[in-house]
Formats: sequence, structure tokens, C-alpha cells
Amino acid sequence: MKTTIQTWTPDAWRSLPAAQQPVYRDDAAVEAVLAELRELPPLVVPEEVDHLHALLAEAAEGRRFLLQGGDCAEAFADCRGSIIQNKLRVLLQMSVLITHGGRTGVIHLGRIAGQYAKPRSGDTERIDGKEVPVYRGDIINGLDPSQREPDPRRLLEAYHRAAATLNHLRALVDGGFADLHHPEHWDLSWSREDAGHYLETLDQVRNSLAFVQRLGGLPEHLRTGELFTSHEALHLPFETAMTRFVPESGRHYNLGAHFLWIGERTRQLEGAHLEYIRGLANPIGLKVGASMTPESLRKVLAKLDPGRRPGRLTLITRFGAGRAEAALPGLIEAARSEGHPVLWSCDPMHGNGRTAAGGLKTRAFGDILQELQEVAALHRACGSRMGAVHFELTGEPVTECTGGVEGLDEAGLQRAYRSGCDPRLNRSQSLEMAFLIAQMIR
Ligand SMILES: O=C[C@H](O)[C@H](O)COP(=O)(O)O
Ligand SMILES: C=C(OP(=O)(O)O)C(=O)O
Ligand SMILES: [Mn+2]
Repeated sequence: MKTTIQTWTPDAWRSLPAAQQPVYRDDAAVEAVLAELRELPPLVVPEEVDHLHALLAEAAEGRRFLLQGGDCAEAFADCRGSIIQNKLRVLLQMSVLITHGGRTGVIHLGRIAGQYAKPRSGDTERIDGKEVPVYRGDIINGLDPSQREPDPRRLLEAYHRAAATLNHLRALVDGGFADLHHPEHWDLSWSREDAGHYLETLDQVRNSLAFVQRLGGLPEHLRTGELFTSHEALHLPFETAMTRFVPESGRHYNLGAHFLWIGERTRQLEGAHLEYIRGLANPIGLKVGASMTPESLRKVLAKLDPGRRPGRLTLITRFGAGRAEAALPGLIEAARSEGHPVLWSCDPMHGNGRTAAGGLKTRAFGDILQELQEVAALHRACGSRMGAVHFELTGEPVTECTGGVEGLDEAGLQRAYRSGCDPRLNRSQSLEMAFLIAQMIR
């Protein structure tokens, strides 16, 4: 069944094939939970969503830069003050570095307060000689092999953990946590020889932050307060329950987050996910991998951005190092010739996965950097702009990606590998990456 934007309803997707959905044993239990979710207060309000939309429009027009980042799979157990603070801090520090070096205002968009559902390559995996269902994110099942049965009670838990996370983020931002000039906030374990260049820049950043603080506060474009939330709109019954009609605008908003995106594995043109997201008033994102052709991108753009509105759609490319050149120029040309003012983002994580000798999933800092550099250069060559980046990262000192000034190698991955899904940049790798991005986009 085809619906037009006039006939779109939050449930219209139900008649279409939906990839990557959990199968629950007890449908009545799922229904009861969804009914409860529909009555709970929204996590964000339409005014904030519209404000983000306006900022993203400025980014699409080349006047701001979008920094999106957070866990691959947010864990319920990580809904803790220190972990949330560290994640916010690293995002804001990256933002300060990008603002300082790249001379551009930065929009902060966390993969946070709801990034709980994961698409997977397979349905099962082998653990200790036994085949078990894969982990699909805390909103569906548990990482422990004994908890792999999808449990509808997790949908409510996800709502409450997202609410608690967002509540803490809001308090941190309102309470002046964004005051980043204190030296202890910038303490890194890098040694001077390894990282003289970065440490010098850090000193400069610290000094200029302290200077403007003395003059009476940061100018608007440098203000580090605002943080928006985002997650992958994967679990469609949950997302539908968080979708609310807003009479003032006559539109439907997903008020579980400010920004939602559709992943590489669920972006089928006639599939349920695109049907669901196309009707939302939120700014939205779409992951775009090497299998996307200019022809299919045209059709996707017609569906997701019929109004050709700046800020509406962020295309998040994720090709892998060495693979953007074959794919990206044709996609840029397709969007341009159809008149869609998309914001181009680079996710240099998801095309660069590899398995380390010990079996852990990892990504190399050098590959991540290479893809960013290639994508930035290709945009420049095509008269376009990489106006955003998308990272899987954490503020914790994890050992999940190799490389960076600390020189983490594959043998060191075991030391503090915590991710339940994909490997994240740790704090020092994230800050180093931000330095390099600032140079790249200056
Ligand atoms: O986060 C992205 C995907 O869920 C992840 O890359 C899939 O990983 P898998 O190939 O191990 O299923
Ligand atoms: C699943 C993800 O990415 P992609 O859809 O690009 O594979 C993700 O961002 O975690
Ligand atoms: Mn991931």
C-alpha cells in the first residue's frame, strides 16, 4: 500500500516489510507496554526539535558544523552519573577543539538517551560452543547469553533510562557543566614527546577559554551548553509509541529524541522504516553505504525530503577507507541535481570494522582518519561540504579501537574492552580526532 504525505499515519508502516524487528513470544504483553508508553510524557518538546532543525539548516548552508557521537549500543547499566558526565564532557571538548581550530560553531548531537536498539548481520552467534540469538540492544534483549530472549518489559526500562539520562544531561548543561576551562578537564595521559603538537594546541585552547571567561563569558558561537539527543529509529513499535500529534503545527513528532536516523540495514525504499520516518516533523538522518546508487538515492530523497528543506535530512555516509571515491561523487551530484539541500555527514566508523587476531571487533584510528580525509577532500572537489561527522565514542578509557597517540595495538584491546556491539573511540582518541578534524575543515 502506498500512502501520500496527506494520508501518512504513524502506523502506516505496519503494512510494509520491516527489517530487523524482534519477535516476541507474548504479543499481549508487548501491546500492554506500548499502551503505557503512549501515555507517558514525551522526553523532548517540539520547540527544541524545531530549534535543532533550524540549526541543522544553517549547517546545511555551510554556517555550522554538526558533531554527532556516542555509544554504538547504549547500555542500561551505563545510565550512571559519571559515565554520562564523561560522555558529555568529551563531546563538548571535541566541540571546543573543532570550534577553535575549524572556526565554526558546532551543534552537539549525542547518540544518547535512547540509543538502545541494534541491527545485526546475523540472527545467531556462537558463544562457548553454543548457538544463541544475537544481542540486539538493551531495549530488546540482554548481552548476557542467558538473556537473549526479547523481553517487552525492556521497552519501558528503555524509556525510563533514557528519561534519567536526559534529565541528568539537562541538569549538567543548565548547571554550568560546560565550563571547560579548568585544567583537570583536559588532563590526558599523553606524554609530551608523543603529542607535543596536540598539547600545545590544548594549552592554547585552555588559555583562550580562560581569557574569554575573564572577559565575561563565551560568545554565542562558542557556547558549549546545548545538547540534542538522537538514536537509530529501529524498533518501530517503540518509535511509534513515542510519536505524538502536535496540534499547533498539525504535524507528528517523535518526541523520544530530537533527531532520528535510519540505518544502512533498514533503508529499503519500499520498507517500513522509510515509510515511518518520512512523516515525522523531526530533522532526520539516513545512513548511506557503498551499495547506494545515485538512482536509488534520488528516489529516497523524493520520499524523505519532498519539500527540499535545509536541515530536514542529513545523509551520513559510511563507506570505509579507500571506498568513498567510487561512490560519493555520484551521490553528491544526484542530491544536487534534484535540488535537495542535504547536510553531508561522514561516519568513518561503520565501513571500517575488522576482526582483531583475538576475535574482538575493532577499528583502526588510521582507517577512520583516512576515510574522513578522503570524504572531506571529495566534497571539496565536488563543490560540496562535509558539514558533519558521526562517531561511536565514549568518555571512558576503553580499549576498543587501535591506534591514536597512545599507540594502542591489537594485543592491548583485551585490557578494557566494554562495548556490547561496535568498538568506540575512547576519550583521548576522540580528542585527537577532533584536533585533526579541525585542521581538515579549516
Ligand atoms: O552498530 C552497527 C551494527 O549494529 C553493527 O555494526 C552490526 O554488527 P554485527 O555485524 O556484529 O552484527
Ligand atoms: C548500525 C549502525 O550503523 P549503520 O546503519 O551505518 O551500519 C550504527 O550507527 O550503529
Ligand atoms: Mn555501531
